[in-house]
Amino acid sequence: MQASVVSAKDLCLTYQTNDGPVHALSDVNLDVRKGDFVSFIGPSGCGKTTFLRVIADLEKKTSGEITVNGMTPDDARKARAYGYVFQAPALYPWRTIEKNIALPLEIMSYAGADQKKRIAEALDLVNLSGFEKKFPWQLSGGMQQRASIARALAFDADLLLMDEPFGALDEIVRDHLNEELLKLWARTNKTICFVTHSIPEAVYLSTKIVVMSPRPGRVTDVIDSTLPALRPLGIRETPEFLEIAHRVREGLRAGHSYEE
Ligand SMILES: Nc1ncnc2c1ncn2[C@@H]1O[C@H](COP(=O)(O)OP(=O)(O)OP(=O)(O)O)[C@@H](O)[C@H]1O
Repeated sequence: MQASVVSAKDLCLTYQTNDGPVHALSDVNLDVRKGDFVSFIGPSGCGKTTFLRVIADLEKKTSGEITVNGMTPDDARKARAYGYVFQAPALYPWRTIEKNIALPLEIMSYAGADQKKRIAEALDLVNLSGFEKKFPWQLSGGMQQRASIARALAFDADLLLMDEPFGALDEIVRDHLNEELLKLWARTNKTICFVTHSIPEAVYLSTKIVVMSPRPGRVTDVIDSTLPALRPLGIRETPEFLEIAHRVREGLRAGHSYEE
């Protein structure tokens, strides 16, 4: 049995707002194991981003338990346990691609030569070698998102938190990046927590799919994928794929209330 990377037990988070409490996470129980690719899927407001932010120590739980690599989120953050990829690439326009990737390494005081080596390796992993001197605005949206993935990979954390990284891209680019991400995951053996709104994306990428539902934000189904590790895009036409997609859709439908 692989070690637990993220473990949540009866995890709750309530935001206090002027309109009263918002129950963003309610009794979430989940175990993410080393090497898992876990997707979080559910309608807007079901707490997907909040869950990633609790793992990253950007939000504090209200009650329950959460550990990251066996530590509190606070200790895990200090130990640089994760890389975070945001919805938008969030690159600094006045810095070149290599300088953007260098930023967390500068903050962590890596030596110059080590920075260079890590930047080259990260760019190679996302197939962007040769673009180090370009500015973000000289790259396409897909390439910018790959650069932001390289930035999250550069300090070699075992855990990658990705919040809808491909949501703003067209379908062809997204398909390509999905394939690339799977290859990268297989090569690096990282653990990935990935937020998405897309059923095909969740089923194609994941070893485990977490279906969530809003008001209060909760987990309604956890599906262990039966698909093989090697997944050409054509796998999306197979009966096994469609069966898992059907279960996700049913889970989403069950959690959705049309009265609200
Ligand atoms: N800082 C905050 N203060 C108050 N309420 C918040 C805050 N952040 C999120 N919420 C509320 O908590 C709930 C969960 O939000 P969250 O962003 O985690 O959902 P999500 O599933 O990621 O949604 P989306 O798919 O739209 O990104 C929502 O009702 C949201 O309005």
